[in-house]
Amino acid sequence: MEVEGFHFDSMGTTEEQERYCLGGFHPIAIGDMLDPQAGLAPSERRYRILHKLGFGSYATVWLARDIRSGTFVAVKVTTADSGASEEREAKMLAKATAAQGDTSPMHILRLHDHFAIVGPNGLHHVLVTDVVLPILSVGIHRTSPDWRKAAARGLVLGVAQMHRHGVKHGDLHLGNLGCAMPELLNQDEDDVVQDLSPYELTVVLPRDPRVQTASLPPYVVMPCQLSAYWARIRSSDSPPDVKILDFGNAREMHEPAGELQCAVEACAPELAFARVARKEACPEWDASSDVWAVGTTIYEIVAGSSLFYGIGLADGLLDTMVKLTGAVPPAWQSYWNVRPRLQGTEVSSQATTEEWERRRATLRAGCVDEADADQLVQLLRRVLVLDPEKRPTIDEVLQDPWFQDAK
Ligand SMILES: Nc1ncnc2c1ncn2[C@@H]1O[C@H](COP(=O)(O)OP(=O)(O)OP(=O)(O)O)[C@@H](O)[C@H]1O
Repeated sequence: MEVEGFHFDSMGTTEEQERYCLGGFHPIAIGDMLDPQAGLAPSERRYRILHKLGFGSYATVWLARDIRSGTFVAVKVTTADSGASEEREAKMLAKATAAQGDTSPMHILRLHDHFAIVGPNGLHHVLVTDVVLPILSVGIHRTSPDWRKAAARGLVLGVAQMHRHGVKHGDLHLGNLGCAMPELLNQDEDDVVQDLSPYELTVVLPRDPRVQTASLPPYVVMPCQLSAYWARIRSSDSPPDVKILDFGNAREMHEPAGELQCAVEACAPELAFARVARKEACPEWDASSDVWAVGTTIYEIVAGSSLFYGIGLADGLLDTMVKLTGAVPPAWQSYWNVRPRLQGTEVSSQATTEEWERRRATLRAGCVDEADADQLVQLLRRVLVLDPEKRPTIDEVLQDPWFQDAK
């Protein structure tokens, strides 16, 4: 996946061994036990590591058994140098899912526990959440139009929930969506361990023995094939129960922005412009930037490919945004007039209509019928407007006719 900053998709790879150093990842081996309370003997600790779920730039994520409740959980162990931001992630997740009389099904990853552990590489925050199947491993191209619409609606419901609770996400894209795995609840631990893909371990054996310190794990683990396992245990083809994850960028509504690391394919125009034209590392953004990202992510769920596929932040993104909307915002005009433009960027309503006809043809395969595709294009054109103030709120998006027959 092409992403600005340091995101990447962890399926089929492992983290770099060099990241196990002071300030980096916490060394973990299969069978390790973690607990919020320091000083307990391993056998008394609460969370038992069973397999690897994935890794990102700031964390390794593990499948674990909560010995106390008997459930399976995801345990995200952050790098030691990501302290404040990962503490914020737990705080924002808790705030975004705060019940406050909200009885509707939650479309945000549930945080069960949050604590810190100290290891050879420093202090690490640990977030214990539900296990979900990353939507990227579902194989969207094999799903039905109904499934895609239900997934899109789950995303919108989740964003509406967090906005209602005063949280903006800042990094919504397909890679940060997962599907609940309720079937996992009833599985036996022995069966899970046996049925998940066999462990693929790479022994960590540096050439220089002096480097073989406690900072290093005994081996690095390839993430398990959760999708293949889920395909075996899932009970029906029921619509997906989508959960939004990764609240590492999230802020309270009134909080100023921090250093932003959003995915290029979901980066709102006001952010793209601030970063490309004004070279701002921390541009301001608000709930309407999330709404833009919802639009691009819905496009990707239904079309099966990104709206901005193959386009870089400083390399055609602004041109494509203008092409899709047919107007250069007044604030962009002086920059627009002097910058070299992508070949074929024509600003006219005719060019925009033709562009959306092309996009509609791509979306059609993921829609039930022609009318459904027409309605979706209308929704996307309403959401994907360059002026953030003219974008609908997430509650208005939820009321859009396209969602009215969602399963
Ligand atoms: N609750 C979960 N259940 C299953 N897998 C998960 C869960 N949380 C994370 N993962 C897996 O671990 C990977 C890394 O997690 P995450 O994206 O939260 O880490 P990060 O370091 O914050 O990432 P980034 O580099 O995007 O900032 C995800 O891409 C996903 O494959």
